[in-house]
Amino acid sequence: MVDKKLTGAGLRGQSAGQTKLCTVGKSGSGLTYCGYDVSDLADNATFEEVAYLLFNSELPNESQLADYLSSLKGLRDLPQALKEVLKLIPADTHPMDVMRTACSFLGNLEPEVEFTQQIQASNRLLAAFPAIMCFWYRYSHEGVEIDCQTDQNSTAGHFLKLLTSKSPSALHKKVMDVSLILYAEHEFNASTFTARVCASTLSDMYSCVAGAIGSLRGPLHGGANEAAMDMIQKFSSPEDAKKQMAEMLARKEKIMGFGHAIYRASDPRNVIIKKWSEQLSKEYGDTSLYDISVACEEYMWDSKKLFCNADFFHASAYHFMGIPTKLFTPIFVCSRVTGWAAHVMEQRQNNRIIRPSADYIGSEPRVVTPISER
Ligand SMILES: CC(=O)SCCNC(=O)CCNC(=O)[C@H](O)C(C)(C)COP(=O)(O)OP(=O)(O)OC[C@H]1O[C@@H](n2cnc3c(N)ncnc32)[C@H](O)[C@@H]1OP(=O)(O)O
Ligand SMILES: O=C([O-])CC(=O)C(=O)O
Repeated sequence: MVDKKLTGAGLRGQSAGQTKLCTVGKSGSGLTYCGYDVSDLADNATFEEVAYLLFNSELPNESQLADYLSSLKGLRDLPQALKEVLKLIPADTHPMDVMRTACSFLGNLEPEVEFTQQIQASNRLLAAFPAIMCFWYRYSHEGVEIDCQTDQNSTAGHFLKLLTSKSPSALHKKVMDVSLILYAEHEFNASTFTARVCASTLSDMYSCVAGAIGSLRGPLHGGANEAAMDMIQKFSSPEDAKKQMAEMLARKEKIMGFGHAIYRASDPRNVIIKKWSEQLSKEYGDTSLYDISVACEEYMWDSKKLFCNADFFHASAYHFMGIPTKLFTPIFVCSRVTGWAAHVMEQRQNNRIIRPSADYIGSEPRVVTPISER
């Protein structure tokens, strides 16, 4: 078998362009958005401030934030035609396919005709995704046709209220807000790179985001938070987790929520969401899933020197907030749309079509044998 590390598989370690938006693992483990450390943003900013930062390169002042919040609120409702499409999508559809379809259909109804509309299209998607996800989920699973507007100012509160029709607690709103900040941007990860490749052909914002959703869907990327949840729910205790993980590793299975393409020692988002997961587990009144998650973390580090990435403790945190597992990866979309859109805009500022080369390893030149002689 060809050694993937020697053949440059996955473009690992190669620069594929420049960005002002983000650094990942620059000093081994750090993560910054436009120069701000992600932990600083998680402690001292809101998701909408981060979205504004990614779209405008600077954090908003109070009046800019108030205007931004109010404009996002005005963009939350869904066109009736999109609601009708969502009502047609079966309950057993993968929710990421719902997000991809809805993104594409919104692009049919409200196309980005000129690049001057790029901020408008980005904010529209950002404001509409929580309603897209919840409208489809609640209609197909509960038979309820929800109102896509809520009284919540934040995206976090808006999503949580759409999901249950109840006003979320301050703790749940805070954790969801932090989660959206942690997932917002991550340099040239697979889905963002997909968006940039699409943007480099001078395609429209909706096509770039729809493509990115398709890339995020896979379990090696955003789909890992859902896969991690499915895994930890199968473990009955910390001891059982260690036993089953040893068996999985012996079968050479990938353990979802562990490892990273860029970070080598830790993912800086993990310590933040882990802390919130612990707090939520106490509020939930049963810490066993958190304890199992900690046992997984210890086992993977001790046995393979593999650490939790952003997805692992998101699984238990979302679970403690009562969020259905199948919505875990779509929540990632609601956040990462900010990073995708910011990268599309950056790509357009200094564009050249992205078109690498391949090393040919196929057959030598040959001629077609007539079909009757093959
Ligand atoms: C928000 C996000 O998208 S974060 C990523 C979410 N994805 C996951 O959690 C899926 C599980 N993790 C993985 O599959 C990988 O770690 C990836 C895709 C994230 C990174 O892949 P790579 O860059 O190829 O990993 P890397 O080169 O560090 O792998 C080194 C070795 O560790 C192994 N390894 C890496 N992660 C894992 C894992 N989670 N479980 C078991 N083994 C692993 C690899 O198989 C490889 O072994 P090998 O040398 O025998 O082939
Ligand atoms: O950077 C990556 O390869 C994956 C990741 O953590 C992210 O997109 O958040």
